[in-house]
Amino acid sequence: MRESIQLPIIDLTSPDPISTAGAIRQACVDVGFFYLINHGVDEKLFKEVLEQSKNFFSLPLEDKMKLVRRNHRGYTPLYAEKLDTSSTTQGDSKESFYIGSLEGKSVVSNLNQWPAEEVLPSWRSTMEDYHRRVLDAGIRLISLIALALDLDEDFFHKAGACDSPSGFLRLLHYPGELQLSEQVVYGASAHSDYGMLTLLATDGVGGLQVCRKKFNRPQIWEDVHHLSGAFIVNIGDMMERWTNCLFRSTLHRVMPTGQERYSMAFFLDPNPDCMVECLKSCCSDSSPPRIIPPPPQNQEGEWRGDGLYILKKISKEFVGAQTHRWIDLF
Ligand SMILES: O=C(O)CCC(=O)C(=O)O
Ligand SMILES: [Fe+2]
Repeated sequence: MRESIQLPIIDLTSPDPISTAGAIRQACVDVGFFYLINHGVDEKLFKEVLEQSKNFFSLPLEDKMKLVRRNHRGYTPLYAEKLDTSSTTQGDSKESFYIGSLEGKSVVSNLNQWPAEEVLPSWRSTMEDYHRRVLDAGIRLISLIALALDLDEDFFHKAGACDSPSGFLRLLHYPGELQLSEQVVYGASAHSDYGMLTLLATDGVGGLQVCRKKFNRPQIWEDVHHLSGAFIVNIGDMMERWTNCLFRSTLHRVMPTGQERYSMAFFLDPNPDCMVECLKSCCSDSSPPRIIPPPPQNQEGEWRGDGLYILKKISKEFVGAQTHRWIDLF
């Protein structure tokens, strides 16, 4: 039988922020994943989003293709994307719809990549409502993460991260039946998320797995169970770099189970102008910054004079695409 992982449960309304921060630290150092409960996004809204997501993915392909992804918003068809770019397998067996926020303003903006109101009534308002509420939960969580890093509670707020942050909501649909293929097919192939934090909600169908030791061979994959009403939160690459690899951005994937599956991933990133540098509480003489900036010709990265910290001005275009250009030293 496959191993499954017991993730810690973090209560966002805990009356004891210090011990909660300690539990978050432990979770982020050990595995980079935890459950988040009492996050303020109610069950009714969650069910509505799930229902509306099913409605969208049930539309004829030609209607969905009218909203095909532009500027990181909109629809991506089945097999069109492969999260593990090193793998030789075919594209991932999932379709998705991206809903973004607008730079410089805390509002949802999908650059007119919305299904028509007469086709899917109140679709847009449901998604906007969900987007705002998950963003709010994520921002509250960031204060606890600051405490977990031995920083002031408002550290990330003062650093400008929470002032008009970027929030990308990605609706995902994994079909139960797969195209016949000789190759292994993944729902979502192995990857780590690029940004600061991800808040994931699923319909309860399994398939999500994590690999804690990405360099070990064979890789060991452990199932992540659904916890009703909880978000599954994970650390992304940017936060891993910010914390000098203290917090882990863990490899994960979705395996097909033969059952249809829906999920909603919310990728939370700092304001695009926020400077991301190795946190002082995460480096010392004996533990210097482990990530070097992108090559000098890449205008988006820069050395700081003392050569100690890693600087990165996040692209306004798309935070994620940029962070992958960092060079890992580990
Ligand atoms: O659908 C899921 O459970 C995970 C999706 C995911 O990891 C992603 O989109 O980055
Ligand atoms: Fe992911």
